Amino acid sequence: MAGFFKSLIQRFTKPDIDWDDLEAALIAGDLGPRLSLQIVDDLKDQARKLHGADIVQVTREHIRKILPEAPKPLTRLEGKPKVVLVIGVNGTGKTTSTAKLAHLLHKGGHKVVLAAADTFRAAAVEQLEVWSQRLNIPMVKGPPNGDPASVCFEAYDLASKTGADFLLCDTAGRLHNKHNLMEELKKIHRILGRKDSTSPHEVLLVVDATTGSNALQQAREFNKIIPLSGVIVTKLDGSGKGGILVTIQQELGVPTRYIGLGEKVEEFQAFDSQRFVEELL
Ligand SMILES: Nc1nc2c(ncn2[C@@H]2O[C@H](COP(=O)(O)OP(=O)(O)OP(=O)(O)O)[C@@H](O)[C@H]2O)c(=O)[nH]1
Repeated sequence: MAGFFKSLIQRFTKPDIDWDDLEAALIAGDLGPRLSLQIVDDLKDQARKLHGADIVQVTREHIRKILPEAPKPLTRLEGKPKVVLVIGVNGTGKTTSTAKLAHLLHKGGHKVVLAAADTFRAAAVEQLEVWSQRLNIPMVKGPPNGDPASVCFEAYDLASKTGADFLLCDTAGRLHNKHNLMEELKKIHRILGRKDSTSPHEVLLVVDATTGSNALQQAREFNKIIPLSGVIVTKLDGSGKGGILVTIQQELGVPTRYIGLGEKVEEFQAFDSQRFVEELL
């Protein structure tokens, strides 16, 4: 992802900057039209002759102002499991991210239970099961095409009975414009609320950084159905430029909580905005 911005800076080191070109380049970096225009306006306002380093500095300051300073990793609750619902459109990396998050929490000394509530895709259940066995983390699953809400319901009981710190619920991929699937998601949400009225405590939307502005649209639509408490941005190791997480924060106020940097279970980390800005620029 850093490569994109590096080449951007190299292109704008000459004194006669083409502002439209710069704005287009920032948008291409998934920073969104609003933020890109703000950055360009800010640069134009500055009387001094700009060169590449200034552009980096101004862009960095803008991004810093938007992103929260402190990382917001998941923390446990006292006396009950913290319920985390993992949602998103198809193929963004929900199952992989759920397994990675389970691994990270487990490594941090927490007790985790997994709910394989993607009953639609048998491979997703198998995939999560492999991780659950490998990581030695209990998992609850249902029959193929069974009711995902009842899988979460049962998994909650197991998590509660065994004194787990976290219950992570992987859900099926769904397009935000498919009414029935979104209703199903609301049902999962509602059912979890019956076990503990404050549950789910976290709703994390998984977005694929390589899909650019589609990810913003997904966040917007899912957030209307169920308020999101955070985003997991995957595939930042690929062609994803990372700017999208800044745009989601700016447009919707939803922070990025974790980032995926590869297919391996360790290639996942709590989002740290300071580090992100340094690496991005
Ligand atoms: N390079 C890279 N690949 C990733 C990352 N996260 C997930 N993937 C890959 O993306 C593909 C889809 O991941 P899944 O976890 O199956 O996606 P999903 O959202 O659960 O899929 P559905 O259940 O079909 O919606 C897999 O090949 C993963 O290995 C990442 O951070 N980087």
